[in-house]
Amino acid sequence: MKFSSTTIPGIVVIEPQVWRDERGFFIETYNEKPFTANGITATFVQDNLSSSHRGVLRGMHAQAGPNAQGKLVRVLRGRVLDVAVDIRKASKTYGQHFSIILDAQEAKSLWIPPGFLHGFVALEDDTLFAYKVTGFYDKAGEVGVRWDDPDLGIDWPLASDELIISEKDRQLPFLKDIANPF
Ligand SMILES: Cc1cn([C@H]2C[C@H](O)[C@@H](COP(=O)(O)OP(=O)(O)O[C@H]3O[C@@H](C)C(=O)[C@@H](O)[C@H]3O)O2)c(=O)[nH]c1=O
Repeated sequence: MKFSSTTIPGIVVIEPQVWRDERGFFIETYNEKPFTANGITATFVQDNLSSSHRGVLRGMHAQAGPNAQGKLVRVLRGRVLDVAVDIRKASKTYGQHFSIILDAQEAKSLWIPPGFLHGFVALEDDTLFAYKVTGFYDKAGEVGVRWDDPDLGIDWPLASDELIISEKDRQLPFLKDIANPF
């Protein structure tokens, strides 16, 4: 496993070692030892999976409070642009975001600690997005910000008329209007 830091302290890209043979391939998707050795001392309590058509945009979401979530995200099928926005009030990179293409071929994963908004847009049909989280689902701790908030300045790769967004996500507020718990 190769761990690479990014422009935003705390966000880490993880590339697996891929073992290929005549049957296909094998990778470790999570191993506590190298994660801990690379400063990610997370305890995961829930695994999630979503399936999305091309153009589905989910975000921008965080979970705060007693069940605050760090997320280890990956794509099992298809391709996404994945985005994490730093909303840690004391952070030097507050308001900045990191984005990366995640796909099933490269099999990279992204570690997003608590204190970040997270979202992605599916770039292919039947995209399977899998993630481990460090806190149980807790509706009361949900924090959300609009995907097109100009203060986030995210350059989404699809035109807005191609996007499929839940009614809940369409109603989200701007970052400047939320009571930021981080
Ligand atoms: C996130 C979640 C949702 N649900 C339920 C609630 C709801 O009825 C249904 C769909 O939920 P949502 O619309 O919130 O799903 P979705 O928009 O896919 O939410 C996810 O978006 C990405 C970007 C993230 O980062 C995740 O943490 C999560 O917030 O699933 C759970 O039962 N457990 C969970 O952990």
